[in-house]
Amino acid sequence: MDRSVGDSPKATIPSVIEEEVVAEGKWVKLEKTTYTDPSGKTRTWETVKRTTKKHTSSADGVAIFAVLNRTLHYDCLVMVKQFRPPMGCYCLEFPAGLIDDNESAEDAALRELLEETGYKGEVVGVSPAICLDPGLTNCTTHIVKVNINGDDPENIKPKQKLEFVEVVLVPLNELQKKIDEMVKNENVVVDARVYIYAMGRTHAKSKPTELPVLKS
Ligand SMILES: Nc1nc(=O)[nH]c2c1ncn2[C@H]1C[C@H](O)[C@@H](COP(=O)(O)OP(=O)(O)O)O1
Repeated sequence: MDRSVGDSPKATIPSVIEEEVVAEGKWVKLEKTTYTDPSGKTRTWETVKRTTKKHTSSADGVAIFAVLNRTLHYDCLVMVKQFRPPMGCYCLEFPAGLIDDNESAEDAALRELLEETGYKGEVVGVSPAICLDPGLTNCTTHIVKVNINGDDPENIKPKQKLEFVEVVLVPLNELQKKIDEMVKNENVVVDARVYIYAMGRTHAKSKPTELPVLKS
């Protein structure tokens, strides 16, 4: 490794120098990214980008964390199951979609939720833009938290607009158990955001106040 005076490692701020489009389709493109690493060395990376991202948009898309509240029912997480060509199988995901031109994350979330599930909701929170697979792509999303009043007449018999998307409602209090059953019995692959949320709930329930102890 390069050493500067005093034998401390040379620190440089890594940065992108050049982005060259190698191949471009309608929806995605492959770029060769030339960058300097933290030691100052110039390297390249193969990067996937969506072609649909607008410069005015804060992220490529939204994923909707929607909770259905109904009288005399456990609160349910609203998910969707659909065949995903890149995976070659069915995937269990949060409802999601790309943000349209001049659309806010909130509006995109309510539109996509209605299209994919038929539910009308109310936005109660929006995450910052978060990355999805940063070793592969610059693709980002906002997680938009939406509450659905399931007692509202317009949400009693929701009519989705996409015929190949199955709506899956799972009570929050048994989320990880039900997801694990679906993985085992239905050959479905679960979106990482959904699974880590389920794991987090399980952990919070089982060890909410556990103190750190020395492991032998
Ligand atoms: N990578 C993609 N390849 C395609 O061939 N088509 C794609 C890609 N990404 C999006 N789309 C198409 C599919 C839909 O017709 C539209 C909108 O997608 P959206 O509903 O916003 O997002 P998903 O639900 O996550 O597919 O774009």
